Amino acid sequence: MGATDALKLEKQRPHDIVDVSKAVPQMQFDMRYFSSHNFVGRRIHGYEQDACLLTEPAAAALKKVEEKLLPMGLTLKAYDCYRPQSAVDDFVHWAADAHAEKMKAEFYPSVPKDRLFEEGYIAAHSGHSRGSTLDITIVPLDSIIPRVTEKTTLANCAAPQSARIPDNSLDFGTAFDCFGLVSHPSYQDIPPQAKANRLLLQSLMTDAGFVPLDTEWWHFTLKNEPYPDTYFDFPVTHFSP
Ligand SMILES: C[C@@H](N)C(=O)N[C@H](C)C(=O)O
Ligand SMILES: [Zn+2]
Repeated sequence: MGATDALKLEKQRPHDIVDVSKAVPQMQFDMRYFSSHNFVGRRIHGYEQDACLLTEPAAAALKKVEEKLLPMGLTLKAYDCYRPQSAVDDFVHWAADAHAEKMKAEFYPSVPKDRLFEEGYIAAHSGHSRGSTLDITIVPLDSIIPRVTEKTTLANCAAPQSARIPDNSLDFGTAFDCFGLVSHPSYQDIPPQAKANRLLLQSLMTDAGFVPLDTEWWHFTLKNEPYPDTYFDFPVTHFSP
């Protein structure tokens, strides 16, 4: 049985998908699956451009979060937004190849690759494909996203912030997509400032109507998502309304 069997799969982009860069102007975008700086180590299928696409109600909820962050000199940064089912299938195929471990030292240093799905760090049917889920952090307003190339030396994502690959994110105790217990929002053995940052992100996001995930501090799904049963498979591209 394939990963997409028994799903309500829709290949057309629905009318209420928006480009979040237009809906939430001061937000930043560091679209990791369009780049090679991710746990696979190359661009993921289905990401044709560096766009962050979400349903209109999810983008409107983010705008509410943004309105609270801007007066604090902070803004949101997305790492992933809508994720096509073909990208999820790419993750599934990557996971089946035990030798493809190029990025282990950075992204899953303490979890065996064959446990990543079972332990809840990657989903074969992801909320991201329903268009109202995103991976997000908080960054200082007007800060610059550091350039990371394939030549950058890998560093453990759970190391203290100064020893990780540079990111303009506030410290949340780990880098993005750091698969392991330390990324669980409830994990206590992280610096006090990182704990405070997790609380800030989670309270702003839940107040705006998002539901957190218990295995990843960066992952949130809009509670009243408009497509709770539909998994989309149109490519990620910028588009004009
Ligand atoms: C892969 C990671 N960024 C993520 O989003 N994980 C959840 C569990 C998902 O794949 O839906
Ligand atoms: Zn996610």
